Amino acid sequence: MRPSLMRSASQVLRRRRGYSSASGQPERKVAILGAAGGIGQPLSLLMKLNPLVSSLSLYDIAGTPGVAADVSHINAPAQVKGFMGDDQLGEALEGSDIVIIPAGVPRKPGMTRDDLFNINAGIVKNLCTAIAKYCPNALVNMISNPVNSTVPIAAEVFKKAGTYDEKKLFGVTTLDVVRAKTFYAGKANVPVTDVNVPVVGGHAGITILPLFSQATPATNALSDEDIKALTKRTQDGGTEVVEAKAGKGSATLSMAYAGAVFANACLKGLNGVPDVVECSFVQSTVTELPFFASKVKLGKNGVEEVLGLGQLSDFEKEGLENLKGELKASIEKGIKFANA
Ligand SMILES: NC(=O)c1ccc[n+]([C@@H]2O[C@H](COP(=O)([O-])OP(=O)(O)OC[C@H]3O[C@@H](n4cnc5c(N)ncnc54)[C@H](O)[C@@H]3O)[C@@H](O)[C@H]2O)c1
Ligand SMILES: O=C(O)C[C@H](O)C(=O)O
Repeated sequence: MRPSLMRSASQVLRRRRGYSSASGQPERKVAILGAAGGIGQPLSLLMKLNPLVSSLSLYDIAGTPGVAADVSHINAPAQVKGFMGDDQLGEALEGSDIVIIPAGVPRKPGMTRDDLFNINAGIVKNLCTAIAKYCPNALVNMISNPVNSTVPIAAEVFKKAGTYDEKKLFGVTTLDVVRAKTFYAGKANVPVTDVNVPVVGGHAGITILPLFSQATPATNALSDEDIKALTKRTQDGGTEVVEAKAGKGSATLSMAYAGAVFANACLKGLNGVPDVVECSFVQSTVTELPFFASKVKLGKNGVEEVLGLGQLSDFEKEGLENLKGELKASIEKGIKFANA
């Protein structure tokens, strides 16, 4: 066979198997729910730029035609489509490999994440009901707060629909890791791009537990007081941004970055790249709590392995015990809401 014919035959075969002819990567559809929001817009931009995405579906209750038209002009491979309103939610979701959810209201100064529960719990419940119907096999990356409750809500919705797979539901806690890395690098005076810090627990106040004793590159330049201050700053990172924005919302740009990092890790796992590890709030047996954030190995079906906590310092052991009450209550609140 002539080389050009051989090439086109293999291209047809790859396309039939769901492979993109141009890149040799599997075709991957990513849907963003809440795509016209403060996080949604920069996240849409970053996912359009991700070469692992072949189809990008942008859904919101308003504003998505403009966001989709804008992002679609970028000369990157992903095909972009905008969807608006309930009527178009099914089409937005159908065939998705990953659904990222930054839909819902953000905090204003003086509010806790739990103060968002009354509005966001209902939004998440409705969106997850649609996910169960239109793309039950998708990985779900939950960004909407309070994550400590919205993830259990999603799990209950999926259980009721008979589609729950604990390997496919993730609370996105990557922003805590991003912050811990940045703050540690600044204090330890090491290159920020070299830094790794696991952050475990949940995603609100003291439930956010950075494990600086496991940070790399290791340093002995930090005192116990430095570690305490770094821990507090990581736990209060969201509030720091909420106060600086003075009523105009919470972290959007750093969150879009963090969401894109986590979605990219999920895509790599789906595509069979080995040893992809990120922290995430998932169904867990690492502690006695049913959901817990820790390092997670990502694979072709989502969670391949939930990794343990490793060696903790006395300060971290104390932090772990202190967070359990609040995290348990937030998880139970979500479960109760979903079953009401
Ligand atoms: N997990 C994290 O680390 C993290 C970080 C930052 C923010 N957040 C949370 O993300 C959420 C969004 O924050 P934001 O700053 O983008 O808010 P935003 O108000 O700017 O945007 C939210 C978007 O959600 C849309 N929306 C509302 N109801 C919807 C529905 N039923 N279906 C689809 N879209 C809907 C709105 O139209 C809006 O465009 C908040 O709950 C915030 O607390 C989480
Ligand atoms: O702090 C918030 O309300 C938003 C988000 O959870 C964050 O950590 O920035």
